[in-house]
Amino acid sequence: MENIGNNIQYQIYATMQNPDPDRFPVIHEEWENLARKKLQDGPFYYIAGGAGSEKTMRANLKALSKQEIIPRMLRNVDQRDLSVNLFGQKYPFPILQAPIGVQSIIHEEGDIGSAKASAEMGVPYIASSASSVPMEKIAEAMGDAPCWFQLYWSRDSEIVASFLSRAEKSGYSAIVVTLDTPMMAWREKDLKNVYLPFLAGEGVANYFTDPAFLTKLDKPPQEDPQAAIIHWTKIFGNTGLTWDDIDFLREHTKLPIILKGILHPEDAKLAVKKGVDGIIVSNHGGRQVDGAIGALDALPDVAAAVGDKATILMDSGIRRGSDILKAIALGAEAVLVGRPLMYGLAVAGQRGVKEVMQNILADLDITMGLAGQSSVSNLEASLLRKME
Ligand SMILES: Cc1cc2nc3c(=O)[nH]c(=O)nc-3n(C[C@H](O)[C@H](O)[C@H](O)COP(=O)(O)O)c2cc1C
Ligand SMILES: O=C(O)C(=O)c1ccccc1
Repeated sequence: MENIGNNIQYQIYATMQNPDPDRFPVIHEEWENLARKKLQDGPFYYIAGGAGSEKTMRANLKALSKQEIIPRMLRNVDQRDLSVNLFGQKYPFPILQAPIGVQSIIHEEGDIGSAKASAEMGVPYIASSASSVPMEKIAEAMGDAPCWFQLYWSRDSEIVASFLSRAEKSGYSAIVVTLDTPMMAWREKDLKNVYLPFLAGEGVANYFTDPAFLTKLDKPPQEDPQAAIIHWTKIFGNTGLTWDDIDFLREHTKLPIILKGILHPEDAKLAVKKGVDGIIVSNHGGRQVDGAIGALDALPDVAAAVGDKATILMDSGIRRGSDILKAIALGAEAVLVGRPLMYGLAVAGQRGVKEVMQNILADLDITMGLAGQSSVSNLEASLLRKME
């Protein structure tokens, strides 16, 4: 296999005599700046913002930058293997597209555009419960490419059961259950902008096409959208859940169950005790608890608590190849990428998402090689030193 890093790098430098003046950016911060120019305040800050003072968002970046790589030399890195095995399935790269709701506010191609970009790369796409088109449409657009479904656990358990059954029927191969968002956080920028996409009917497609949801309405959403949205606000989250409720999921799906939003090692132990298949160490990109631990800082203790009893994934703050290397060295099998791909979507739809994905993977490949590493499955914590 050709190494993706050298390929992409070569493709870029090959245009040296005649560079395209409209070419895409390479630098993460430039994608974000372009997205800022394209989007109104409301949508842009909905994506870019976090909870409260955004301390957690900064903690994510700080946790990553505190870890330093100590490269190894003379280890034959001609062939780099970036592939991973997750839940019995082999994937070419150690990244997944994080579940992101309301993508219609970002670009007209929305979820279908970003899903197809994932499909082109062989990167699993995690469709959000709050997608802008029904999950069946996303699965159809993905064809045979890998897709997982992210569940927001509704207060109405009939909707939960219905979502699980729809996901299974339409070909999703795993269920990601997000635990850190039983309600929307205190998000200062959204409150300042008075911007909440759902109230404008964005991100509710799965609900408005769900038989269990529709039976609770007096009139169909097309006839009385306002009433449907009000009902949605009542059933969306579930602050009453406890660990015992995990059994309900197991009874309603045969797919692997992955809990998203674990930070405390005691919760990781409870997850293992409940027999879940995987966990995602995540603080939701700093969008839920202000002043929470950086996700990478939470990873080593969670990994120690889980051992080999469940698959560990991680997200929150991944921007570049070296970030992925660090997360995997500290115990994750693979990482989810969120906002960088959404800035790609904002700027150029499907093509933008694919471009950002390719660049992050090229950077990872080259960083691996230069650090003396030829396989992501062999990355170890001894490759890192944590700054005081
Ligand atoms: C605009 C936006 C919408 C999101 N929607 C969801 C969602 O519907 N479900 C979910 O589990 N996580 C959601 N997340 C969180 C991401 O899945 C992921 O945890 C986070 O973006 C990772 O951090 P990063 O953006 O720093 O990569 C959302 C994040 C953003 C930025
Ligand atoms: O905005 C988010 O972070 C998020 O997780 C979400 C929650 C509900 C619907 C859409 C997105």
